[in-house]
Amino acid sequence: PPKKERGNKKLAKEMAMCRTVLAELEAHDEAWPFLLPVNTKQFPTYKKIIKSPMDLSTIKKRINEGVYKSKDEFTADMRIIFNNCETFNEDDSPVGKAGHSMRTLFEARWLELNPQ
Ligand SMILES: Cc1ncccc1N[C@@H](C)c1ccc2c(c1)OCCCO2
Repeated sequence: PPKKERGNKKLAKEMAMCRTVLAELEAHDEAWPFLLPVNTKQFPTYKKIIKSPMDLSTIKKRINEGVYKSKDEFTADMRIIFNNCETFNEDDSPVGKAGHSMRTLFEARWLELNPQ
């Protein structure tokens, strides 16, 4: 099949995998801090400190709107969530701890689905 068709099929498979991992993370007990964009009225300093806000609902939207051109763009956004969390939250805070465990869960699951 032509290159373009092959590429589209590859991307569809990659996005299906991204959807699977995203759904697993969303279902996790410790996903609550990351489900929606941080409310900047609740956290007025957030906008100033965090230059690239990201959350699981935004990632889901981007998958469904065909924004991602590869699984690497998906993983880059996922890692922004966890890096933002470390920037803004103390490691021993409830949100900080949730961020560390969700990052560990994501990276382990990602490796399972993407043997290197
Ligand atoms: C990931 C993240 N980073 C920095 C700040 C907030 C968040 N997440 C939001 C959803 C959140 C977390 C903890 C919260 C909260 C809201 O509601 C106000 C009461 C305290 O508990």
